[in-house]
Amino acid sequence: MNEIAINLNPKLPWESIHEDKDFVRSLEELILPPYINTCRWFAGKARKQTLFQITNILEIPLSDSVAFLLIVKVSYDYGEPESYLLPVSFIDAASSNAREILPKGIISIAIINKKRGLIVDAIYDERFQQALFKNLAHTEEIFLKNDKILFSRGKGLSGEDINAPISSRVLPVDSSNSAMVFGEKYFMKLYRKLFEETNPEVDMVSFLTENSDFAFIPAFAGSVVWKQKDAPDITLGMMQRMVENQQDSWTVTGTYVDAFVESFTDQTFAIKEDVFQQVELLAQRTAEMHLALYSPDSEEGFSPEPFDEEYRTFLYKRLTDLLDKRYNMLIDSYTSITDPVTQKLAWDFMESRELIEEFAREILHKDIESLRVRIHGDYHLGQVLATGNDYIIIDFEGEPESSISERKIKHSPLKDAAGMIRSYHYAISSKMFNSEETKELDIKRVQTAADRWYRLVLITFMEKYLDTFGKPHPLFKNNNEINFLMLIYLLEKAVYELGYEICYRPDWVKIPLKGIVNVIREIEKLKM
Ligand SMILES: Nc1ncnc2c1ncn2[C@@H]1O[C@H](COP(=O)(O)OP(=O)(O)O)[C@@H](O)[C@H]1O
Ligand SMILES: O=P(O)(O)O[C@H]1O[C@H](CO)[C@@H](O[C@H]2O[C@H](CO)[C@@H](O)[C@H](O)[C@H]2O)[C@H](O)[C@H]1O
Repeated sequence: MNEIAINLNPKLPWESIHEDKDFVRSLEELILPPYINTCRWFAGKARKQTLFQITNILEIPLSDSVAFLLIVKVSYDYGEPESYLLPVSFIDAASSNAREILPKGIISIAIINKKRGLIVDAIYDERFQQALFKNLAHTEEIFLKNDKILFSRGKGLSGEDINAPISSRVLPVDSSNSAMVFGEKYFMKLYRKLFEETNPEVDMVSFLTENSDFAFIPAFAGSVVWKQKDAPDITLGMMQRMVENQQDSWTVTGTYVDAFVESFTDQTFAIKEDVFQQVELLAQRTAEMHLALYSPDSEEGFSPEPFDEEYRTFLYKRLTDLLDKRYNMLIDSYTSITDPVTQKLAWDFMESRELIEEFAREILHKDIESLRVRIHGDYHLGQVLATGNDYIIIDFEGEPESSISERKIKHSPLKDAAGMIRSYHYAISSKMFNSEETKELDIKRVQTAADRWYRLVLITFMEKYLDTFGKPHPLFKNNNEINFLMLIYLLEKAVYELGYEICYRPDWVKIPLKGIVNVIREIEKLKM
């Protein structure tokens, strides 16, 4: 926390503080750089930051004061600048509110207009939470000098909650955005890294809620959009129904795999019937989500499209760019790989470069009549909440590494299916290779058992997934196209993951490498 002597004009109350240039400069130069670097949602920590600039200050009235939405532009020594949303409010140190603010929400202690208090991240200030909910419930518009903030209510907000008092709190989950919970009934996400254009998550969730009867996402309850006069809209937040979940599916699958590992160490290959039922249920919900997104009569943003030249070129370029980057990363980190199994997999990948590139080129001219639609885009077990007897799909923001326009590109829904298949591969591999129980066992036997588990789950998922569409369906022309596209998307995902693991979890590098080698073996079979 910063304690600084802020040189303020004492005549200015907090409500007019944005007009005080010295104060704004103090924030930009002294207070925000160290504070923002402590925040989990700030993605620029690893790069050298050259400038913090408050580009906009948007005022939100509170019951007894105001909060300001600061738009903070961060520039780096390389790469594009990024804009972040930081809402701030001032709390009198003597008030009971001040004692409830978590240390990570305190930006600075300050004396403003002779009053000592805290400048806080306003998501921790109950007055701000309440203002957000009320504005949204009443579809308010806040008019600013040139712009406005538009609060829209979605179908998911019940009429009975519009005027009734509602409790509010910050959800204690640290991730790339921030979340607040209202009345234990609504989940509101405040986006931190801002993008010009409507956030794809709002597009997707509102489309599914308003235009389909797919019930396995939390219903859309509203959005907060900053509408600028001569610039694109920027989504600041979104509210959905709150899901009472026990765990996410990554955790649930982990418990199944634990039981499997235990049986394996007793020389038994045992998968409970329940596991297959759960995999089938998730496959069915995934297919139902894609059926809801297949909407031939809808507006352009959601109508199906063919595998045209533009998309083929995009897909080919993305895959080959990723391959180039990952080969370079692997060469740079090769000497640090000491595990012989990982080394062997890395060699297989390096030696197969030509084969992979030749296979990737097929994207450009192979006959593909299957269609493309909007998809989840970052689909893995961690994005599915388990409610006990069913699944709810969340986090439609798309792939973290992609730009917003890339995230809105339509793909074959098999890209999501491949994401989930990769996730099952991770689930079995991470336990089989990293658990105490299997440490002393013959690695080849462990690998064979992991492969068998994976293949059974893959077949179970894919059969149920495709069956749910009924045949024929315009999204999948024939088995030949399904098999080709699955291999392309599995390859793309595993190659992406290789970079993620080299950077974040070097011990897990062998998992995506094995995923890549599995695809290589399939390509070889096709050539035989
Ligand atoms: N509608 C919801 N109801 C209850 N919890 C939710 C809901 N949506 C997300 N969560 C919880 O919040 C966490 C972060 O949500 P997510 O959408 O993944 O946010 P981020 O964009 O920050 O990654 C999830 O892992 C989940 O635990
Ligand atoms: O959920 P995020 O959007 O932050 O995705 C990133 O982190 C994921 C890990 O949390 C990573 O997912 C990979 O590991 C998962 C297990 O931890 C596994 O289930 C996924 O299949 C695998 O891709 C994701 O790749 C990365 O973008």
